[in-house]
Amino acid sequence: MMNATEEFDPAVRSILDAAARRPVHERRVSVDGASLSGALAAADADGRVPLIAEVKPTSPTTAGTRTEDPVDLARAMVDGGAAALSVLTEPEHFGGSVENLERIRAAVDVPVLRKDFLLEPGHLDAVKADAALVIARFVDDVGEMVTAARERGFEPLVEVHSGAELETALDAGATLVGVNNRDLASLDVDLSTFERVAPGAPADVALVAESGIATPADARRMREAGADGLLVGSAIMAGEPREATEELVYA
Ligand SMILES: O=C(O)c1ccccc1NCC(=O)[C@H](O)[C@H](O)COP(=O)(O)O
Repeated sequence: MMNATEEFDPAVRSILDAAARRPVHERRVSVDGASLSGALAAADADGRVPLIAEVKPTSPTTAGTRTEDPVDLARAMVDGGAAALSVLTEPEHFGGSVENLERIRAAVDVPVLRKDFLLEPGHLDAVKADAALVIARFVDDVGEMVTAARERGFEPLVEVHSGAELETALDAGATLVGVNNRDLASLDVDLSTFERVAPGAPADVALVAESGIATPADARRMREAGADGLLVGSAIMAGEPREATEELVYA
């Protein structure tokens, strides 16, 4: 799906260049991953907004870096009612690491999504997680990545930004799809992206609204548009993670 001629924001170009330099691991990981989609459905069933809270120490669109122990941040998010966690493992632009993910996954009892820019199957083998992000825009063969993730025991969350990418994700057999409100070419955020793309998904596909969700009103808006789950980073990392998570979980 990657279009070599597409113009990207310089930060995204730099992220992709760094991702292409990552080692491809020789040894395949194997994990008995917990179900991310199951955790979202369980939270919904017990009256919580199904929230994937993201441990994102910094990002190209964030001023400053959170320097606390990421395990403390993660525990606060779970205490605030998060159904699952997303943990950045990208080191150069997001302050993440595979060690952060390993430590967080060992410390919490909710599924953990590995959030990174994984371009080929061998990139999946850096660390065990419950779920792995596959960004349709950035990989050459979405179907290959979906299969490779499942072979290792990860539930793939396939991220799209347009109706065409949603079609690609569905053709690849994705059953958990994230619609990113952030355009990764320009970094512009627009919540109407989810509202535009979501109606193209069949009812048996779980949809996650990603990025730009900052207030309880935003959370309700995405849920009304059909989101089975919300993925929130900046709004939680900007303040007290427990309180910020609670505010969205009980929106
Ligand atoms: O978050 C960024 O600044 C960013 C910059 C360049 C590429 C990707 C980026 N974010 C990836 C994400 O999808 C978000 O971390 C995630 O959806 C949470 O978004 P938000 O709640 O807006 O932090």
